Amino acid sequence: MIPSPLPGQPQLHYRNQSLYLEDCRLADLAREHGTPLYVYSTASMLEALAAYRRGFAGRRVQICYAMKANPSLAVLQLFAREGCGFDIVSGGELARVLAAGGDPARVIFSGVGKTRAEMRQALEAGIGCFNVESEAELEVLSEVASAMSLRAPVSIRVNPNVDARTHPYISTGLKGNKFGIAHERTLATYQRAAALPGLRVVGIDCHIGSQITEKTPFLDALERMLDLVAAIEAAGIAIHHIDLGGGLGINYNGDEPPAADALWARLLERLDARGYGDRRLMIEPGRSLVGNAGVCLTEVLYCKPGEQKNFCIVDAAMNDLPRPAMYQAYHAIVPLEDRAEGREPVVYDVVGPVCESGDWLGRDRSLAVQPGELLAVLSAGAYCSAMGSTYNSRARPPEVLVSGSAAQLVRTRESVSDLFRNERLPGNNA
Ligand SMILES: Cc1ncc(COP(=O)(O)O)c(C=O)c1O
Ligand SMILES: N[C@@H](CCCC[NH3+])C(=O)O
Repeated sequence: MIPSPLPGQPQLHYRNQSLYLEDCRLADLAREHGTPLYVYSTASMLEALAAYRRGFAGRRVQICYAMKANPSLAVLQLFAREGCGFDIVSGGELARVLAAGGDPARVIFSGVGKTRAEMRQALEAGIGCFNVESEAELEVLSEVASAMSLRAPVSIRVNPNVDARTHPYISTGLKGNKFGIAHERTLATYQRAAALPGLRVVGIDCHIGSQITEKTPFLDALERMLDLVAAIEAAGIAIHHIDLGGGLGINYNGDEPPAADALWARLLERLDARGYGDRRLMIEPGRSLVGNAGVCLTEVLYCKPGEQKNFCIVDAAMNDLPRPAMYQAYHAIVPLEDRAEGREPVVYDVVGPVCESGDWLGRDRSLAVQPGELLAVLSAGAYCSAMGSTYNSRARPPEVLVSGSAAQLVRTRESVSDLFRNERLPGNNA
């Protein structure tokens, strides 16, 4: 028997030895829509949001969902209806927020490489704030806004040089990272921003990394940010909001990140102690809102014994769920039907059909499965479908959103003909 509920995913449990997300039997969804298939739980996302809100009770806080984690229109619509804003990093993301009914005034635009066209698009939409990441970007934004007879609302993203103690590819607040403006250059950059005709300073911002499982890096970043706010305001520039970014981790494999409400209770204590308790706050959580709300369902195609390794070959691959291949990330993998009794488990590498040895979803997993049976890759709500590609000309999987016993197909399966959509054979331009 597999323990239930499963770690990190409160809405996922076995009932009569069959895996359910909320009240939906996942094997039924896999049969109806085929595999690979992503399934997301509404209750799980709402509960994650509620945990933040409990932590912020009575404070002025704008939660801006970092939509890069999961840009499904259905997920965006859910957060928009809950009154959330959005942290975006491209014009494409802005278009998706607007299509999902999000409020542009609650959009903040991060990213080191905003183009002039993206700046214009965001100014036309009337977004809430640009989180500016370099002095050069500041000059360009002022120029673009002035040409539109506007003043762009800006925060400077500070690189506080704090170690988030996470995977090096997803640490963003260290001196060696490309993000933000060095702590030491911040005051001078604010003075320049205040002098530029096309800008209006509204806040200050930082984001130190992702999948952070300790409170200390957040606390260290907060102290540095408050030191800067004091220095900037002493120079006569008002900071209306403090944005502390996202980055709170989730439980993939026994990780024990602080709960959102406990983390924020601690951060608010420090804000109060330093006299900034009534300042408007912004946060940009991504993974912690959606990561444990999703699973990716896949069918076992073949079991292939080997001399050194046994392979369980499934129909999902690195193009569908790239985190293991990219970061050696761990995602739990469990059967949709718990049939282990009477079967001898085998230790497998769970791999996909893509022609790369890096195409694996799990290593050394003990499973009692046979071809034709179904597996669920857990904690697949964040940075999984979002980072998917069509590598090996594989069509993108569909997505289903469940709520109680209701299940809705919110992204249809891409057909193989979709893969030709934007291509022409040269000389055949008619
Ligand atoms: C600027 C910015 N804000 C927010 C996030 C969201 O991070 P997470 O998904 O770890 O909460 C990211 C991604 O790391 C980011 O780059
Ligand atoms: N893609 C990363 C997170 C990146 C965060 C974006 N700045 C992951 O899957 O863990």
